[in-house]
Amino acid sequence: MTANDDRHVVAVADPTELAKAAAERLLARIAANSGRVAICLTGGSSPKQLYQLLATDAYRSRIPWQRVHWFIGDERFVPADDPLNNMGMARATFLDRCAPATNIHPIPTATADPADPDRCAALYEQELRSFYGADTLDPAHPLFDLVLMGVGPDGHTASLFPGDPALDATARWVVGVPKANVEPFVPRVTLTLPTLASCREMLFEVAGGAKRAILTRLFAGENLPANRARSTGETIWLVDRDALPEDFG
Ligand SMILES: O=C(O)[C@H](O)[C@@H](O)[C@H](O)[C@H](O)COP(=O)(O)O
Repeated sequence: MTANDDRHVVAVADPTELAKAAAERLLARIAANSGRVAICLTGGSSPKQLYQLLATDAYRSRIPWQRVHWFIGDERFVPADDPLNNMGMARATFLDRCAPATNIHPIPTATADPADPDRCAALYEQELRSFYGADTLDPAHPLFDLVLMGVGPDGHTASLFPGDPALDATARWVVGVPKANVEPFVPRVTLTLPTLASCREMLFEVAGGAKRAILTRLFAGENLPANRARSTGETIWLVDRDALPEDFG
């Protein structure tokens, strides 16, 4: 890492250790806030093991479920029970068994019009604003305690894709993504960079040899969406041995 790089990379052995490290960080963020906690989850395969861990007795018993609220960083216009539904995956893996239903805040893509993703985005933006209690994000009072993130092979994160205008949205908290250069593509909704940044900690989870090439580009400083996602607090990259670039150090 260069000296002016404010992200912190934590290397772990494998996906099992990565999930444990992420779970401990999540618990620490909850413990650091004695009031209402807000956590923004992510989709993709990377967080699945963490979500499974949170549902086990050992972790479940350590979470004060009544005061933790769960949001999602991006969503696809697919039915709630589709495996590609990000909040659907989190619900099936742990939330529906552990969290009060009123503490789960899905982006309502399953019931919205895919031809108008911005309309659905505006609904979620309104939900976030009323949860936060203000229309302007104050760096002294982050929206989220923790934001989980993944990275795609093209350097996208959440549903912020290279070259997409959503990357430059500053006034909006949430935007529609009507198309992007990924196959197969379904319309999506994503939180914008300033909204994701409004957190005490942003935690990327990256595992597996297939991620090494994109991590090499990202850690070299290439201008890609995942490099533009930075927390106003801490930005941590949890990376397993197989994903870690060879010359990292
Ligand atoms: O809905 C999604 O798919 C995501 O929010 C997306 O940004 C994901 O985090 C990356 O594509 C990494 O996906 P994997 O974890 O499956 O590699």
